[in-house]
Amino acid sequence: MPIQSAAVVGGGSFGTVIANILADNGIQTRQWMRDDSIADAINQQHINPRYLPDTPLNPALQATTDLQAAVTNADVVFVSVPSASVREVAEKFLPWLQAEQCLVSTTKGIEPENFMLMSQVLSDVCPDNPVGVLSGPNLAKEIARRELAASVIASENSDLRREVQEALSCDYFRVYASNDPHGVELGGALKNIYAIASGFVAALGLGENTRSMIITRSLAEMSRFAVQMGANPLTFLGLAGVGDLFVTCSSSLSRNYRVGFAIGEGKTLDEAIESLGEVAEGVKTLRYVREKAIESDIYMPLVMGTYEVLFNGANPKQVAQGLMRGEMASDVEFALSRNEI
Ligand SMILES: NC(=O)c1ccc[n+]([C@@H]2O[C@H](COP(=O)([O-])OP(=O)(O)OC[C@H]3O[C@@H](n4cnc5c(N)ncnc54)[C@H](O)[C@@H]3O)[C@@H](O)[C@H]2O)c1
Ligand SMILES: O=P(O)(O)OC[C@H](O)CO
Repeated sequence: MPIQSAAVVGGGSFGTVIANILADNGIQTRQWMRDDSIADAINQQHINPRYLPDTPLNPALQATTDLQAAVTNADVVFVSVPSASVREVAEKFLPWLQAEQCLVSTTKGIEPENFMLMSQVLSDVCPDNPVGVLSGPNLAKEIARRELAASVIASENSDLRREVQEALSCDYFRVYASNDPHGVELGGALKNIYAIASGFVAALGLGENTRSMIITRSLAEMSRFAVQMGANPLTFLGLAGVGDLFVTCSSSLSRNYRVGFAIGEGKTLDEAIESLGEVAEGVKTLRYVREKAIESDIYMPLVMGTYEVLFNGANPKQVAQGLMRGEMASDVEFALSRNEI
């Protein structure tokens, strides 16, 4: 059955662009947020003044601060709050959920207890509901300007995949399907770490060869980690892998890249976060992934070096230089394994 009604949980920039696409596609859409004044502005002026002040929104989009009203009877609920709040919000809406309602996470982060991805948190809280993940190279501000973009809906449930593809596809947004939610979700979470590292590199004025090396070796490192976590390495060739890594490591619209850039310019981590004024998920993800890599003995020199810069005040240029003298390595480990070189 095509999706006829949707809820978007979260009033930030990505939640708003997703809600607006759904409303543009004629789907009855309710967006839940905590802030009354933003909900009023969306309903009356059709604008989200805090997160997307320059984007006129579809007048049919209804904003509400009543979570029950938002999720009740919605065919699909998109969850678009920062990772630290996903469990809390899902526990709040659980009492109003029916088993046939689909849940789709757009959140790119990790819950540290048990190292859970957001779709796993949703399944943990709402075990009776089909769950999917939407992830890809999706800078919200570009999508808000209707610049052409694509994303991936990943789920083991083929009905959910097809219905979400139909609900979100439009002239400027194209949605591809994947049956590897774990890989797609890890791609979205892990790339934030490397966007921070790319921000340092840009601020230090290092060259294009350096940038290409960092992005490509980041892909090698994140796919090595993801495969150890049970993901399909081929997923990293797609939009949710190399696609999202490339955009987030290249654009000053990325919050994670901006945090890295500010640190490369000499700001402390606290100063960089304060000047950003929004959540850069990669800062926390870096801590959790480093711990997991140590615990599981996974070789992740870029994660270790980025951690030293962010949390131990190491000099980014010296760290980058030190990485050049790492152990002799294979270019593509899925072709030549690390112990065969
Ligand atoms: N912005 C992007 O370009 C983009 C693109 C793709 C995916 N994402 C991912 O989507 C998620 C949301 O991103 P965003 O850009 O919309 O974030 P944002 O920081 O712009 O907004 C998050 C929203 O969640 C709300 N929120 C925070 N804690 C909450 C809580 N406990 N209860 C209820 N609401 C709460 C905030 O008030 C805000 O309205 C992130 O994980 C991000 O990685 C973002
Ligand atoms: O602004 P960032 O760094 O959270 O990145 C936004 C999106 O994840 C890009 O796909």
